[in-house]
Amino acid sequence: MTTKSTLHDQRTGWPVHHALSNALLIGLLTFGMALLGIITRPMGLLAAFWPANAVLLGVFVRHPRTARWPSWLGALAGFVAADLLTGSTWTKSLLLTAGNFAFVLVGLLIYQTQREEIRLLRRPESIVYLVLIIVAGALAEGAVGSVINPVLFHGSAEAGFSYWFSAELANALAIVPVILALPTWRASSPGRARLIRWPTMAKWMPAAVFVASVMIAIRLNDSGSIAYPIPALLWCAISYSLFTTSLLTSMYGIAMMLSISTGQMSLGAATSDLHTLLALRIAIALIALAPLMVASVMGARNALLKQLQHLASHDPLTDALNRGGLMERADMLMRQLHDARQPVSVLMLDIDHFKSVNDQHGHATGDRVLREFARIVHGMLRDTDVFGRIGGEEFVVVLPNCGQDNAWQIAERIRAQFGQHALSSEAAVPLRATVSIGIASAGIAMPSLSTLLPDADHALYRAKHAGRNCVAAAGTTKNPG
Ligand SMILES: Nc1nc2c(ncn2[C@@H]2O[C@H](COP(=O)(O)OP(=O)(O)OP(=O)(O)O)[C@@H](O)[C@H]2O)c(=O)[nH]1
Repeated sequence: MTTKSTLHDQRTGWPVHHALSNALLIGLLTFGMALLGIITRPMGLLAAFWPANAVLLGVFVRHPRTARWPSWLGALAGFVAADLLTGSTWTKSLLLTAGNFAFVLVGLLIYQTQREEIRLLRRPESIVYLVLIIVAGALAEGAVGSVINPVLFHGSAEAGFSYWFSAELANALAIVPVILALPTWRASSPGRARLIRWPTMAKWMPAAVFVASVMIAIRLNDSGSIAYPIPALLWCAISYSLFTTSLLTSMYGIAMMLSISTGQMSLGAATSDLHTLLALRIAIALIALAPLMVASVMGARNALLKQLQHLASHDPLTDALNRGGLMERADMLMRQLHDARQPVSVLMLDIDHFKSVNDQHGHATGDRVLREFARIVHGMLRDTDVFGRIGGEEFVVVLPNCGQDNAWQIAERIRAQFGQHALSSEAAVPLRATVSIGIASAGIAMPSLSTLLPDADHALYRAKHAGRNCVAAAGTTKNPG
Protein backbone atom coordinates (compact mmCIF):
# COMPACT_ATOMS: atom_id res chain seq x y z
CA MET A 1 0.00 0.00 0.00
CA THR A 2 1.39 3.44 -0.85
CA THR A 3 0.61 6.68 0.96
CA LYS A 4 0.88 10.05 -0.67
CA SER A 5 2.35 12.70 1.65
CA THR A 6 1.58 16.40 1.15
CA LEU A 7 3.49 19.30 2.70
CA HIS A 8 1.25 21.55 4.79
CA ASP A 9 1.62 25.18 5.87
CA GLN A 10 1.82 25.03 9.69
CA ARG A 11 -0.33 28.13 10.30
CA THR A 12 -3.12 27.66 7.77
CA GLY A 13 -3.10 23.86 7.60
CA TRP A 14 -3.32 24.18 3.80
CA PRO A 15 -1.15 22.10 1.48
CA VAL A 16 1.90 24.11 0.34
CA HIS A 17 0.90 23.84 -3.34
CA HIS A 18 -2.38 25.54 -2.35
CA ALA A 19 -0.46 28.46 -0.80
CA LEU A 20 1.69 28.73 -3.94
CA SER A 21 -1.27 28.74 -6.32
CA ASN A 22 -2.86 31.44 -4.11
CA ALA A 23 0.34 33.48 -4.30
CA LEU A 24 0.31 33.17 -8.09
CA LEU A 25 -3.34 34.27 -8.26
CA ILE A 26 -2.72 37.23 -5.92
CA GLY A 27 0.35 38.18 -8.00
CA LEU A 28 -1.62 38.09 -11.26
CA LEU A 29 -4.54 40.02 -9.70
CA THR A 30 -2.20 42.72 -8.32
CA PHE A 31 -0.35 42.94 -11.63
CA GLY A 32 -3.63 43.35 -13.58
CA MET A 33 -5.08 45.94 -11.17
CA ALA A 34 -1.80 47.92 -11.01
CA LEU A 35 -1.55 47.92 -14.80
CA LEU A 36 -5.16 49.16 -15.03
CA GLY A 37 -4.30 52.03 -12.64
CA ILE A 38 -1.16 52.93 -14.59
CA ILE A 39 -2.90 52.82 -17.97
CA THR A 40 -5.77 55.08 -16.86
CA ARG A 41 -3.59 57.70 -15.15
CA PRO A 42 -3.08 61.07 -16.77
CA MET A 43 0.44 61.80 -17.96
CA GLY A 44 2.87 62.83 -15.25
CA LEU A 45 0.48 62.25 -12.32
CA LEU A 46 0.21 59.41 -9.88
CA ALA A 47 -2.78 57.29 -10.78
CA ALA A 48 -6.12 58.80 -9.75
CA PHE A 49 -7.89 55.48 -10.26
CA TRP A 50 -5.79 52.93 -8.37
CA PRO A 51 -7.84 49.80 -7.60
CA ALA A 52 -4.93 47.46 -6.70
CA ASN A 53 -4.59 48.29 -2.97
CA ALA A 54 -8.33 48.25 -2.29
CA VAL A 55 -8.80 44.95 -4.17
CA LEU A 56 -5.89 43.38 -2.29
CA LEU A 57 -7.24 44.49 1.09
CA GLY A 58 -10.76 43.31 0.16
CA VAL A 59 -9.52 39.85 -0.90
CA PHE A 60 -7.34 39.44 2.22
CA VAL A 61 -10.20 40.50 4.54
CA ARG A 62 -12.67 38.26 2.69
CA HIS A 63 -10.31 35.26 2.69
CA PRO A 64 -8.00 35.73 5.70
CA ARG A 65 -6.26 32.40 5.04
CA THR A 66 -4.83 33.79 1.78
CA ALA A 67 -3.09 36.65 3.64
CA ARG A 68 0.16 34.74 4.27
CA TRP A 69 3.69 35.57 3.24
CA PRO A 70 3.61 33.72 -0.14
CA SER A 71 0.63 35.90 -1.15
CA TRP A 72 2.42 39.06 0.02
CA LEU A 73 5.41 38.02 -2.12
CA GLY A 74 3.02 37.45 -5.03
CA ALA A 75 1.57 40.95 -4.53
CA LEU A 76 5.06 42.46 -4.35
CA ALA A 77 5.99 40.75 -7.61
CA GLY A 78 2.73 41.98 -9.21
CA PHE A 79 3.27 45.63 -8.21
CA VAL A 80 6.95 45.67 -9.25
CA ALA A 81 6.32 43.87 -12.55
CA ALA A 82 3.56 46.35 -13.55
CA ASP A 83 5.85 49.31 -12.74
CA LEU A 84 8.92 47.92 -14.48
CA LEU A 85 6.86 47.00 -17.54
CA THR A 86 5.65 50.60 -17.83
CA GLY A 87 9.10 52.19 -17.55
CA SER A 88 9.73 52.71 -13.80
CA THR A 89 13.11 52.07 -12.24
CA TRP A 90 13.57 49.43 -9.52
CA THR A 91 13.99 52.12 -6.83
CA LYS A 92 10.85 53.98 -7.85
CA SER A 93 8.88 50.78 -8.13
CA LEU A 94 9.92 49.51 -4.66
CA LEU A 95 9.21 52.88 -3.02
CA LEU A 96 5.73 53.10 -4.61
CA THR A 97 5.05 49.50 -3.56
CA ALA A 98 5.97 50.42 0.05
CA GLY A 99 3.16 53.00 -0.01
CA ASN A 100 0.70 50.45 -1.40
CA PHE A 101 1.68 47.86 1.20
CA ALA A 102 1.34 50.42 4.03
CA PHE A 103 -2.37 50.79 3.23
CA VAL A 104 -3.09 47.06 2.85
CA LEU A 105 -1.08 46.07 5.93
CA VAL A 106 -2.59 48.65 8.30
CA GLY A 107 -6.12 47.98 6.98
CA LEU A 108 -5.71 44.23 7.33
CA LEU A 109 -4.20 44.39 10.83
CA ILE A 110 -7.15 46.41 12.11
CA TYR A 111 -9.73 44.32 10.24
CA GLN A 112 -8.33 41.13 11.79
CA THR A 113 -9.43 42.38 15.22
CA GLN A 114 -13.08 42.57 14.08
CA ARG A 115 -15.85 39.93 14.13
CA GLU A 116 -16.87 38.36 10.81
CA GLU A 117 -20.26 40.12 10.73
CA ILE A 118 -18.45 43.47 11.03
CA ARG A 119 -15.80 42.51 8.47
CA LEU A 120 -18.42 41.39 5.92
CA LEU A 121 -20.61 44.49 6.41
CA ARG A 122 -23.55 42.57 7.93
CA ARG A 123 -24.27 45.19 10.60
CA PRO A 124 -25.07 48.90 10.16
CA GLU A 125 -22.07 49.90 12.32
CA SER A 126 -19.80 47.98 9.90
CA ILE A 127 -19.75 51.05 7.66
CA VAL A 128 -18.33 53.16 10.50
CA TYR A 129 -15.56 50.57 11.03
CA LEU A 130 -15.01 50.44 7.26
CA VAL A 131 -14.47 54.21 7.14
CA LEU A 132 -12.18 54.25 10.19
CA ILE A 133 -10.08 51.38 8.85
CA ILE A 134 -9.79 52.89 5.38
CA VAL A 135 -8.86 56.27 6.89
CA ALA A 136 -6.17 54.60 9.05
CA GLY A 137 -4.78 52.73 6.02
CA ALA A 138 -4.88 55.88 3.87
CA LEU A 139 -3.08 57.84 6.62
CA ALA A 140 -0.32 55.21 6.65
CA GLU A 141 -0.08 55.41 2.87
CA GLY A 142 -0.08 59.21 3.05
CA ALA A 143 2.80 59.04 5.56
CA VAL A 144 4.82 56.93 3.11
CA GLY A 145 3.78 59.37 0.34
CA SER A 146 5.16 62.30 2.36
CA VAL A 147 8.58 60.59 2.37
CA ILE A 148 8.46 59.44 -1.24
CA ASN A 149 7.21 62.65 -2.87
CA PRO A 150 10.36 64.69 -2.14
CA VAL A 151 12.61 61.76 -3.16
CA LEU A 152 10.88 60.69 -6.36
CA PHE A 153 9.04 63.78 -7.60
CA HIS A 154 10.91 66.64 -5.87
CA GLY A 155 7.62 67.83 -4.35
CA SER A 156 6.78 68.75 -0.76
CA ALA A 157 6.11 66.21 1.97
CA GLU A 158 2.71 67.82 2.60
CA ALA A 159 1.64 67.49 -1.04
CA GLY A 160 2.80 63.85 -1.07
CA PHE A 161 0.78 63.11 2.04
CA SER A 162 -2.41 64.84 0.78
CA TYR A 163 -2.23 63.33 -2.69
CA TRP A 164 -1.73 59.72 -1.56
CA PHE A 165 -4.14 60.00 1.35
CA SER A 166 -7.01 61.45 -0.69
CA ALA A 167 -6.52 59.13 -3.67
CA GLU A 168 -6.53 56.04 -1.45
CA LEU A 169 -9.55 57.25 0.51
CA ALA A 170 -11.62 57.74 -2.65
CA ASN A 171 -10.46 54.48 -4.27
CA ALA A 172 -10.85 52.31 -1.19
CA LEU A 173 -14.30 53.64 -0.29
CA ALA A 174 -15.42 52.91 -3.86
CA ILE A 175 -13.94 49.40 -4.13
CA VAL A 176 -13.54 47.68 -0.71
CA PRO A 177 -17.31 47.59 0.11
CA VAL A 178 -18.08 45.82 -3.20
CA ILE A 179 -15.67 43.00 -2.37
CA LEU A 180 -16.78 42.68 1.26
CA ALA A 181 -20.50 42.69 0.40
CA LEU A 182 -20.18 40.23 -2.51
CA PRO A 183 -22.74 37.45 -1.90
CA THR A 184 -21.33 33.98 -1.29
CA TRP A 185 -21.99 31.72 -4.26
CA ARG A 186 -23.58 28.48 -3.01
CA ALA A 187 -25.24 25.99 -5.33
CA SER A 188 -28.48 25.82 -3.35
CA SER A 189 -28.52 29.16 -1.57
CA PRO A 190 -31.45 31.55 -2.13
CA GLY A 191 -28.80 34.23 -2.85
CA ARG A 192 -27.85 32.35 -5.98
CA ALA A 193 -31.39 32.41 -7.25
CA ARG A 194 -31.48 36.16 -6.56
CA LEU A 195 -28.26 36.67 -8.48
CA ILE A 196 -29.51 35.02 -11.64
CA ARG A 197 -33.15 36.15 -11.48
CA TRP A 198 -33.51 39.22 -13.70
CA PRO A 199 -35.38 42.09 -12.09
CA THR A 200 -38.63 43.36 -13.54
CA MET A 201 -38.73 46.71 -15.35
CA ALA A 202 -39.82 48.58 -12.21
CA LYS A 203 -36.82 47.23 -10.33
CA TRP A 204 -34.46 48.62 -12.98
CA MET A 205 -35.79 52.17 -12.47
CA PRO A 206 -33.48 53.36 -9.63
CA ALA A 207 -30.42 52.01 -11.50
CA ALA A 208 -31.56 53.64 -14.77
CA VAL A 209 -32.13 57.00 -13.05
CA PHE A 210 -28.69 56.67 -11.41
CA VAL A 211 -26.92 56.05 -14.75
CA ALA A 212 -28.83 58.98 -16.32
CA SER A 213 -27.89 61.32 -13.45
CA VAL A 214 -24.19 60.39 -13.70
CA MET A 215 -24.28 61.09 -17.46
CA ILE A 216 -26.04 64.42 -16.91
CA ALA A 217 -23.50 65.37 -14.20
CA ILE A 218 -20.57 64.70 -16.54
CA ARG A 219 -22.31 66.44 -19.47
CA LEU A 220 -23.32 69.60 -17.55
CA ASN A 221 -19.95 69.81 -15.79
CA ASP A 222 -20.78 72.67 -13.43
CA SER A 223 -19.69 73.33 -9.88
CA GLY A 224 -22.46 71.21 -8.26
CA SER A 225 -22.32 68.29 -10.71
CA ILE A 226 -20.81 65.72 -8.37
CA ALA A 227 -23.93 65.99 -6.17
CA TYR A 228 -26.45 65.26 -8.97
CA PRO A 229 -26.44 61.47 -8.57
CA ILE A 230 -27.04 61.57 -4.77
CA PRO A 231 -30.89 61.20 -4.84
CA ALA A 232 -30.68 58.34 -7.34
CA LEU A 233 -27.99 56.63 -5.24
CA LEU A 234 -30.20 56.88 -2.14
CA TRP A 235 -33.14 55.48 -4.13
CA CYS A 236 -30.88 52.56 -5.13
CA ALA A 237 -29.85 52.11 -1.47
CA ILE A 238 -33.46 51.57 -0.33
CA SER A 239 -34.31 49.40 -3.35
CA TYR A 240 -31.32 47.07 -3.74
CA SER A 241 -29.02 44.92 -1.60
CA LEU A 242 -25.87 46.32 -0.01
CA PHE A 243 -23.79 44.56 -2.68
CA THR A 244 -25.67 46.14 -5.61
CA THR A 245 -25.63 49.54 -3.90
CA SER A 246 -21.88 49.30 -3.27
CA LEU A 247 -21.38 48.34 -6.93
CA LEU A 248 -23.34 51.41 -8.12
CA THR A 249 -21.57 53.63 -5.57
CA SER A 250 -18.27 52.29 -6.84
CA MET A 251 -19.31 53.09 -10.44
CA TYR A 252 -20.17 56.62 -9.29
CA GLY A 253 -16.78 57.11 -7.55
CA ILE A 254 -14.78 55.70 -10.45
CA ALA A 255 -16.74 57.66 -13.10
CA MET A 256 -16.26 60.92 -11.18
CA MET A 257 -12.56 60.34 -10.43
CA LEU A 258 -11.77 59.36 -14.02
CA SER A 259 -13.79 62.27 -15.48
CA ILE A 260 -11.97 64.74 -13.23
CA SER A 261 -8.48 63.30 -13.70
CA THR A 262 -8.84 63.08 -17.49
CA GLY A 263 -10.12 66.67 -17.61
CA GLN A 264 -13.55 65.65 -18.92
CA MET A 265 -15.03 67.31 -15.83
CA SER A 266 -13.59 70.57 -14.56
CA LEU A 267 -16.67 71.44 -12.43
CA GLY A 268 -16.12 75.11 -13.04
CA ALA A 269 -13.04 74.92 -10.81
CA ALA A 270 -9.36 74.67 -11.59
CA THR A 271 -8.88 70.93 -10.99
CA SER A 272 -5.22 71.27 -11.91
CA ASP A 273 -4.92 73.05 -8.56
CA LEU A 274 -3.86 70.37 -6.05
CA HIS A 275 -6.06 71.58 -3.20
CA THR A 276 -9.21 71.68 -5.36
CA LEU A 277 -8.45 68.21 -6.67
CA LEU A 278 -7.97 66.83 -3.16
CA ALA A 279 -11.15 68.49 -1.89
CA LEU A 280 -13.12 66.99 -4.80
CA ARG A 281 -11.74 63.50 -4.15
CA ILE A 282 -12.68 63.67 -0.49
CA ALA A 283 -16.14 65.00 -1.39
CA ILE A 284 -16.69 62.09 -3.80
CA ALA A 285 -15.57 59.62 -1.12
CA LEU A 286 -17.94 61.14 1.45
CA ILE A 287 -20.87 61.22 -0.99
CA ALA A 288 -20.33 57.49 -1.60
CA LEU A 289 -20.70 56.83 2.13
CA ALA A 290 -24.33 57.98 2.41
CA PRO A 291 -25.87 55.24 0.18
CA LEU A 292 -23.66 52.59 1.81
CA MET A 293 -24.95 53.61 5.25
CA VAL A 294 -28.56 53.57 4.07
CA ALA A 295 -28.17 50.19 2.30
CA SER A 296 -26.58 48.56 5.34
CA VAL A 297 -29.33 49.87 7.65
CA MET A 298 -31.94 48.61 5.15
CA GLY A 299 -30.19 45.21 5.04
CA ALA A 300 -30.24 44.92 8.85
CA ARG A 301 -33.89 46.05 8.93
CA ASN A 302 -34.90 43.48 6.29
CA ALA A 303 -33.09 40.70 8.17
CA LEU A 304 -34.90 41.73 11.37
CA LEU A 305 -38.27 41.83 9.58
CA LYS A 306 -37.64 38.34 8.22
CA GLN A 307 -36.81 37.12 11.72
CA LEU A 308 -39.97 38.75 13.12
CA GLN A 309 -42.11 37.28 10.34
CA HIS A 310 -40.68 33.84 11.15
CA LEU A 311 -41.37 34.29 14.88
CA ALA A 312 -44.93 35.46 14.18
CA SER A 313 -45.79 32.50 11.96
CA HIS A 314 -43.88 29.63 13.61
CA ASP A 315 -44.23 27.62 16.80
CA PRO A 316 -41.13 28.25 18.94
CA LEU A 317 -41.04 24.71 20.36
CA THR A 318 -41.15 22.66 17.15
CA ASP A 319 -40.42 25.35 14.52
CA ALA A 320 -43.46 24.07 12.57
CA LEU A 321 -45.95 26.73 11.41
CA ASN A 322 -48.27 27.90 14.19
CA ARG A 323 -52.06 27.96 13.70
CA GLY A 324 -52.07 31.43 12.11
CA GLY A 325 -49.08 30.70 9.88
CA LEU A 326 -50.55 27.35 8.83
CA MET A 327 -53.96 28.82 7.95
CA GLU A 328 -52.42 31.63 5.90
CA ARG A 329 -49.95 29.40 4.02
CA ALA A 330 -52.49 26.58 3.53
CA ASP A 331 -55.25 28.91 2.28
CA MET A 332 -52.89 30.47 -0.25
CA LEU A 333 -51.88 26.99 -1.47
CA MET A 334 -55.50 25.74 -1.58
CA ARG A 335 -56.60 28.77 -3.62
CA GLN A 336 -53.87 28.04 -6.18
CA LEU A 337 -54.88 24.34 -6.31
CA HIS A 338 -58.55 25.29 -6.58
CA ASP A 339 -57.84 27.63 -9.52
CA ALA A 340 -55.75 24.93 -11.22
CA ARG A 341 -58.47 22.31 -10.41
CA GLN A 342 -55.94 20.05 -8.70
CA PRO A 343 -56.42 17.56 -5.82
CA VAL A 344 -55.40 18.06 -2.22
CA SER A 345 -55.25 15.96 0.95
CA VAL A 346 -55.13 17.10 4.56
CA LEU A 347 -53.70 14.99 7.40
CA MET A 348 -54.56 15.69 11.02
CA LEU A 349 -52.04 14.03 13.37
CA ASP A 350 -52.41 13.59 17.15
CA ILE A 351 -49.84 11.89 19.40
CA ASP A 352 -51.50 9.12 21.42
CA HIS A 353 -51.82 9.27 25.22
CA PHE A 354 -49.58 12.29 25.30
CA LYS A 355 -50.92 13.26 28.72
CA SER A 356 -49.40 10.08 30.18
CA VAL A 357 -46.05 10.86 28.50
CA ASN A 358 -46.06 14.13 30.41
CA ASP A 359 -47.31 12.52 33.61
CA GLN A 360 -44.78 9.66 33.58
CA HIS A 361 -41.68 11.34 32.13
CA GLY A 362 -42.19 15.01 32.89
CA HIS A 363 -43.08 18.06 30.82
CA ALA A 364 -39.52 18.54 29.51
CA THR A 365 -39.55 15.03 28.02
CA GLY A 366 -43.00 15.77 26.57
CA ASP A 367 -41.52 18.83 24.87
CA ARG A 368 -38.69 16.72 23.49
CA VAL A 369 -41.20 14.21 22.08
CA LEU A 370 -43.07 17.05 20.34
CA ARG A 371 -39.80 18.33 18.82
CA GLU A 372 -38.74 14.84 17.68
CA PHE A 373 -42.18 14.22 16.19
CA ALA A 374 -42.06 17.50 14.23
CA ARG A 375 -38.53 16.72 13.00
CA ILE A 376 -39.55 13.23 11.82
CA VAL A 377 -42.67 14.45 10.00
CA HIS A 378 -40.86 17.42 8.47
CA GLY A 379 -38.13 15.12 7.16
CA MET A 380 -40.71 12.98 5.34
CA LEU A 381 -42.48 15.82 3.50
CA ARG A 382 -41.82 17.57 0.19
CA ASP A 383 -40.85 21.26 0.01
CA THR A 384 -44.31 22.03 -1.38
CA ASP A 385 -46.18 20.43 1.56
CA VAL A 386 -47.36 22.66 4.42
CA PHE A 387 -46.86 21.49 8.00
CA GLY A 388 -48.07 23.18 11.20
CA ARG A 389 -48.93 22.67 14.87
CA ILE A 390 -52.50 23.67 15.63
CA GLY A 391 -52.70 22.69 19.30
CA GLY A 392 -50.82 20.93 22.14
CA GLU A 393 -49.99 17.59 20.48
CA GLU A 394 -52.05 18.12 17.33
CA PHE A 395 -50.49 18.78 13.92
CA VAL A 396 -51.76 19.29 10.35
CA VAL A 397 -50.15 18.54 6.99
CA VAL A 398 -51.50 19.85 3.66
CA LEU A 399 -50.42 17.70 0.71
CA PRO A 400 -50.94 19.45 -2.66
CA ASN A 401 -51.59 17.34 -5.81
CA CYS A 402 -52.13 14.32 -3.61
CA GLY A 403 -55.18 12.00 -3.79
CA GLN A 404 -56.45 9.83 -0.95
CA ASP A 405 -54.36 6.74 -1.86
CA ASN A 406 -51.10 8.65 -1.85
CA ALA A 407 -52.08 10.51 1.31
CA TRP A 408 -52.79 7.18 2.98
CA GLN A 409 -49.31 5.86 2.07
CA ILE A 410 -47.68 9.02 3.43
CA ALA A 411 -49.71 8.89 6.65
CA GLU A 412 -48.84 5.20 7.10
CA ARG A 413 -45.14 5.93 6.62
CA ILE A 414 -45.28 8.71 9.25
CA ARG A 415 -47.21 6.48 11.68
CA ALA A 416 -44.79 3.56 11.25
CA GLN A 417 -41.64 5.70 11.43
CA PHE A 418 -42.73 7.56 14.57
CA GLY A 419 -43.91 4.36 16.27
CA GLN A 420 -40.51 2.69 15.69
CA HIS A 421 -38.50 5.69 16.76
CA ALA A 422 -36.83 5.39 20.19
CA LEU A 423 -37.33 8.80 21.80
CA SER A 424 -34.70 10.14 24.17
CA SER A 425 -35.81 10.29 27.81
CA GLU A 426 -34.32 10.28 31.31
CA ALA A 427 -35.63 6.72 31.89
CA ALA A 428 -33.41 3.66 31.37
CA VAL A 429 -35.90 2.11 28.92
CA PRO A 430 -36.24 4.08 25.63
CA LEU A 431 -39.54 5.91 25.41
CA ARG A 432 -41.84 5.07 22.54
CA ALA A 433 -44.99 6.89 21.46
CA THR A 434 -47.51 6.42 18.69
CA VAL A 435 -49.63 8.70 16.54
CA SER A 436 -53.15 8.55 15.11
CA ILE A 437 -53.85 10.23 11.78
CA GLY A 438 -57.08 11.37 10.08
CA ILE A 439 -57.19 12.06 6.33
CA ALA A 440 -59.54 14.24 4.28
CA SER A 441 -59.09 14.49 0.52
CA ALA A 442 -60.68 16.49 -2.30
CA GLY A 443 -60.37 15.69 -6.04
CA ILE A 444 -60.46 19.42 -6.71
CA ALA A 445 -59.20 21.52 -3.81
CA MET A 446 -61.65 23.88 -2.14
CA PRO A 447 -60.36 27.40 -1.73
CA SER A 448 -59.89 27.20 2.06
CA LEU A 449 -58.35 24.77 4.56
CA SER A 450 -61.20 25.26 7.03
CA THR A 451 -63.58 23.41 4.69
CA LEU A 452 -61.49 20.19 4.84
CA LEU A 453 -60.30 20.40 8.42
CA PRO A 454 -63.56 19.15 10.08
CA ASP A 455 -63.50 16.02 7.86
CA ALA A 456 -59.87 15.32 8.80
CA ASP A 457 -60.76 15.90 12.46
CA HIS A 458 -63.68 13.50 12.20
CA ALA A 459 -61.44 10.84 10.61
CA LEU A 460 -58.90 11.35 13.42
CA TYR A 461 -61.68 10.85 15.99
CA ARG A 462 -62.49 7.51 14.34
CA ALA A 463 -58.78 6.52 14.34
CA LYS A 464 -58.62 7.21 18.08
CA HIS A 465 -61.74 5.14 18.67
CA ALA A 466 -60.39 2.29 16.59
CA GLY A 467 -57.62 1.84 19.17
CA ARG A 468 -55.12 4.60 18.27
CA ASN A 469 -51.76 4.15 16.41
CA CYS A 470 -53.69 3.95 13.14
CA VAL A 471 -54.81 5.90 10.08
CA ALA A 472 -58.40 6.72 9.14
CA ALA A 473 -59.82 8.39 6.05
CA ALA A 474 -63.32 9.18 4.85
CA GLY A 475 -65.14 5.88 5.29
CA THR A 476 -62.05 3.72 5.98
CA THR A 477 -60.04 2.87 9.09
CA LYS A 478 -57.13 0.39 9.22
CA ASN A 479 -55.24 -0.80 12.23
CA PRO A 480 -51.57 -1.71 11.72
CA GLY A 481 -50.86 -5.40 11.16
N1 LIG B 1 -44.97 18.78 27.20
C1 LIG B 1 -45.96 19.46 26.64
N2 LIG B 1 -47.22 19.05 26.82
C2 LIG B 1 -48.22 19.73 26.21
C3 LIG B 1 -47.98 20.86 25.43
N3 LIG B 1 -49.18 21.33 24.97
C4 LIG B 1 -50.13 20.51 25.47
N4 LIG B 1 -49.56 19.52 26.23
C5 LIG B 1 -50.20 18.42 26.95
O1 LIG B 1 -50.74 17.50 26.02
C6 LIG B 1 -51.69 16.70 26.71
C7 LIG B 1 -52.85 16.39 25.79
O2 LIG B 1 -53.64 15.46 26.44
P1 LIG B 1 -55.06 14.99 25.93
O3 LIG B 1 -55.69 16.05 25.09
O4 LIG B 1 -55.81 14.49 27.11
O5 LIG B 1 -54.75 13.82 24.94
P2 LIG B 1 -53.88 12.52 25.06
O6 LIG B 1 -53.39 12.25 26.43
O7 LIG B 1 -52.82 12.60 24.01
O8 LIG B 1 -54.88 11.40 24.67
P3 LIG B 1 -55.41 11.02 23.23
O9 LIG B 1 -55.19 12.18 22.32
O10 LIG B 1 -56.84 10.72 23.40
O11 LIG B 1 -54.63 9.83 22.79
C8 LIG B 1 -52.10 17.52 27.95
O12 LIG B 1 -51.61 16.87 29.10
C9 LIG B 1 -51.39 18.85 27.80
O13 LIG B 1 -50.95 19.39 29.01
C10 LIG B 1 -46.63 21.30 25.27
O14 LIG B 1 -46.33 22.27 24.59
N5 LIG B 1 -45.67 20.55 25.90
